[in-house]
Amino acid sequence: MIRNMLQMSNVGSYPPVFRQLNGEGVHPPQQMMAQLKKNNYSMEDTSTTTQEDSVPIPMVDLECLSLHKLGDACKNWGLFRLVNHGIPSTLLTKLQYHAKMLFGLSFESKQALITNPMSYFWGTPALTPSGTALNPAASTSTMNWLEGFNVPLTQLPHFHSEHPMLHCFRLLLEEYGRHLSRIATTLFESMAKNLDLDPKQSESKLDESTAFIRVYRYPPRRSLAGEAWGMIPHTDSSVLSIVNQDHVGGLEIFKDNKWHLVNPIPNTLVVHIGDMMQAISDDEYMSVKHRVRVKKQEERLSICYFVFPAEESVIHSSKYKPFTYKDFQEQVQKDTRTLGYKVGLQRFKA
Ligand SMILES: O=C(O)CCC(=O)C(=O)O
Ligand SMILES: [Fe+2]
Repeated sequence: MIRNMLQMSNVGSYPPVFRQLNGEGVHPPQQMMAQLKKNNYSMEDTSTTTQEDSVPIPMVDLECLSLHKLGDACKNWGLFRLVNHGIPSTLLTKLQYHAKMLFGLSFESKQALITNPMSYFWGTPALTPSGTALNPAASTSTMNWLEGFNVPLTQLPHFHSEHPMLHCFRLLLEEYGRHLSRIATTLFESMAKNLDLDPKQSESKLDESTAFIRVYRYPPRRSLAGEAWGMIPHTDSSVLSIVNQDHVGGLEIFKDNKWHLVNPIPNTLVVHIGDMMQAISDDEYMSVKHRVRVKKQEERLSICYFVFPAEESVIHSSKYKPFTYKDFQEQVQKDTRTLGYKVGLQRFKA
């Protein structure tokens, strides 16, 4: 109750378009459904997900890593929960707290404060490499109900702000980034071992300098009936994505023709296999389709880490034509601009 009241008074911090849509009784969900149907997402998106749909998602322990368990999760799920990851719970709590405070600033302050090399965006997670919204004119029908900060980790030391909250946030993100880099490297090396990849070849397939963090807030969507997507169904383009979600929940994965909730568990990260890892593994591992549902009453926060192959490193496999991450990213940007959605690995089928 108190939390909801606080969020009510927080309304000036949301991007104006969300305030209008929450208040005006416009019904984009129907329009969004039509758009999704056009994008071949119709079958899944007519379904609803309840708490009971939640399935026992595999758990991987980073302290005593079982290659067998890890391989199983990557093959059959494309996703797993990670425990004993070595990130102090105080760091996770502080990051969530600071992110919440920053998102709570007025919309105008966020626009003014979150600047190069970081960026502030809303309505879409599709950004250009420099971090600006790829399709800023996107209509309400394709809008993702989110706002976010994009943080390229290698450039973070160049971010200076007089604002004490931002200064502190930067330091926390740097510390968090070091942990995530360690975790992603350990996981990738074990996956490469599992897949029997040539160490010389696989070296450039995970390039820490490409990593970025997205800090998201999914505002509550109060006045609208029907489905509302914080993020529409998609697969990640990354090698690995690592999600740290708050207690609110809303992340869902598509498995066995059904959507399943990925319930939040404190101090546990969620690791996704991305498109690049699927191609590197010659389709042995699955890039899992997922989406984020928004709540009517509560906003949700998540802090997500993404890492990619070196831009020019060529991915060879029996399933796809040789391509680099650069080729892939350019194609995704082109498809998003022209079609309004990402086609993904299909474009590179051998
Ligand atoms: O917020 C989340 O939990 C997931 C975000 C996500 O899927 C993405 O950024 O690709
Ligand atoms: Fe994603």
